Amino acid sequence: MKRGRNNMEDYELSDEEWAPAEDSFKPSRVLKIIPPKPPIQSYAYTKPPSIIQNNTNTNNINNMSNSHPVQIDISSSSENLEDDDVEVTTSTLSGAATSSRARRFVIEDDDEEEDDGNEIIDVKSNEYNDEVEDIEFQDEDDDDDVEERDVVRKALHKCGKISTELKMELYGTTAAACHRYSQVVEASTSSMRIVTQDDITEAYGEADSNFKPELKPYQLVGVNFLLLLYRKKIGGAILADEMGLGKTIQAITYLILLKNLNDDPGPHLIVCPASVLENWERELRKWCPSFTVLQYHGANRSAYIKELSSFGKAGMPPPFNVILVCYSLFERHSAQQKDDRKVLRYWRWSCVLMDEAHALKDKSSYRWKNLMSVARNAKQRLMLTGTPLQNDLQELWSMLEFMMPDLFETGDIDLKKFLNSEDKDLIAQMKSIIGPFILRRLKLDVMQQLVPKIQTVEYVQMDTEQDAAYNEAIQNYRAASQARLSKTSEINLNNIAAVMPRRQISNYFLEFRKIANHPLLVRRLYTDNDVLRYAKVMHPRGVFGFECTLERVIEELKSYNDYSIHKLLLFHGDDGTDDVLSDDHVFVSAKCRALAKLLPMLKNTGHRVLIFSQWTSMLDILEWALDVIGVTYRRLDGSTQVTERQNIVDTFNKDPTIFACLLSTRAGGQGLNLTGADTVIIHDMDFNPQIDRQAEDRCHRIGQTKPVTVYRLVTKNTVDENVYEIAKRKLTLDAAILETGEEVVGGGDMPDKTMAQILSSLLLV
Ligand SMILES: Nc1ncnc2c1ncn2[C@@H]1O[C@H](COP(=O)(O)OP(=O)(O)OP(=O)(O)O)[C@@H](O)[C@H]1O
Repeated sequence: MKRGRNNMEDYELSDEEWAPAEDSFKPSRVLKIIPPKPPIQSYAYTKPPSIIQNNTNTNNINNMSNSHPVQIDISSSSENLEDDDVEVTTSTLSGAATSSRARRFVIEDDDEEEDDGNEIIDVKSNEYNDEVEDIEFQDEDDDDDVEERDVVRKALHKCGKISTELKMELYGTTAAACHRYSQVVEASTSSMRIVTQDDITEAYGEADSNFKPELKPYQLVGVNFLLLLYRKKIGGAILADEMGLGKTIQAITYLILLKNLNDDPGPHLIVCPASVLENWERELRKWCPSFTVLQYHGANRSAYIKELSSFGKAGMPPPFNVILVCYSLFERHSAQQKDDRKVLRYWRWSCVLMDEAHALKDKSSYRWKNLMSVARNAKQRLMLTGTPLQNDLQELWSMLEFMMPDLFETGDIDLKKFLNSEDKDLIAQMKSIIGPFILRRLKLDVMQQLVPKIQTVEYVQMDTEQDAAYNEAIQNYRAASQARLSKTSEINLNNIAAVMPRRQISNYFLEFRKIANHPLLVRRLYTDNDVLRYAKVMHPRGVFGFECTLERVIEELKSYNDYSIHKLLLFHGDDGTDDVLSDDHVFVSAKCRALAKLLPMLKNTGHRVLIFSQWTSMLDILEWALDVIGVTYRRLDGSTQVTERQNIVDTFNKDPTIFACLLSTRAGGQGLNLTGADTVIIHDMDFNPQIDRQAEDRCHRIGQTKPVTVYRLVTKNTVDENVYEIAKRKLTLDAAILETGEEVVGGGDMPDKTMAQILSSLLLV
């Protein structure tokens, strides 16, 4: 073992948690328009007053030598609108995205009786074939381009016509009235009022409930919006209110009203992330006890599948009003999941409701296609999301296509070519067109009484050891790049992507990110010789199973990081392998040292904290840090049993003696109500700022009584700073298309630092 301070392997991550970040930490394999503003917009166009306040309060980390709190101004539009999504960039640079031709295969389900039950899998050609095809079809490509652009243009045109008609229907012809409506927060002032609070109370009364829910005025507007689209036979809608404004309650009330006013008791299909399944069931039972609700997940599935199949085969209506399922049911191709989906295709759904619907941002995903095969015939596809625009216009289009496939269907064409996030005309046009189908309200527009949210960035400085680890990694990368550059005539330090494969670029980038977060996330302290020694001890003891060869064990251990090996030694290392690390190793990271100062201070001043990380391996280290710091906590990530998640949420909210909750950003960042906390720490930021926004709003929502402070930890002089810059730029795009409605200024200020470009810049230093 290398000299240094003595001291994870990632536990198996759930697919749900890691699907969007497959390039990230690997789990162990063995261990387991702004030309004239559109007259009507159904979402708020007002620029939100800044919710950011100066962080001059005493809550800042005292005596933190290198901390320079900086305010993030989310509403700021001084940055450009470039889309820097890593995937986009790398594929563009490699040329793979433009040249790849997806081949479509239709794989039939086992169900011989049903044609519409086919599931679609896209198999991308490999890189070599792509190149060949590109050369062969180059001429055609030009024609293809024109034809494909036409498909997009026609879709927008078709939608524009319906949109105009709908605007007339919805808001009348006078622009003045329309303009007022765009800011309507009270249903009583709206020309499109269908129901009032009294109607709702009556509906709930008929539902024989003792519970008499009172909707907030803007929620009443939301319910009327949904009813109106239903009456106009519009097949889809997006309710995109900011997180925590009660989309769930609006959707449930809408379903009750469909039953009471339109004699439509369903069946409805509700699809949501695993973490909020229990919450949905609870809210449905509380708000509409007259509905029969079936949770179709986990062990419950096998108990219900036979009965449901027999209902379906007999052509009978289903024995429920609402069935609740998880997105994961549409993600895999196991026999069980195919059977599950087959059952869901027996009935024509009235409403297919998708919570956290940004999950459908990728139309080439199994999830999108398989869910579409179930939802296509529904009367309505209703999408709930607090963050409708995640990365780019293409993703927004994927959602629009899901919502109204007949209008937005574009087949297999590569939308990336035509949906340029910097095309302001296009953004304006899309905004105008989609206006009547999306209702979005911001917290500050509708809930002046909501507590403030204070944003703080804490820049932390690496110490010698972490700095050495980071520089070592940079030097290795530079040496590898120089070796590649020397073999090619392409000497362009500004474009490392020309000489380095995409995968390798992302591996290097990931390694830098890991070290910037915690050096124990790479293997550096434990040498190859150590690994060999441990393998020889562990192999005969069957630690990895008795069928595993010594070579395989060595290979496996070599892929472990320092923390994983430390942990393995803790469990199994009593035979001369007592090289476990000491507690002070946990504070080798600048972020953990910052937490050691921040957390006790927060605790002593009566605050409670949510700590988010993207990686379960980092959460493991954070658990260690919290144990050493001596604070109580709970943890929720993708590996937490679905049935256990709501318990953790309830316990944390009810028990003030639990100081912190550690959450993985993917599994714990969406849908949960964690108003027991008033402080959020984003340990490591996501490239996609919406993911972090979702996380922040777990406690900044209805029910929160204290001001909420959000800390973002950024390690100075590392790629962490680049990730933060990229995230800020993406927020600007979101503001441009969905919220402020203002033109984005200063478009060229920020250099286009993509992942490859960031790495290129590291060569130039
Ligand atoms: N009219 C209301 N009366 C009482 N409680 C309400 C009302 N509307 C919402 N709530 C409560 O506010 C909290 C937030 O609501 P909900 O979870 O539906 O928000 P959301 O918009 O779906 O958030 P997210 O986008 O984060 O999922 C919940 O606890 C909910 O019960």
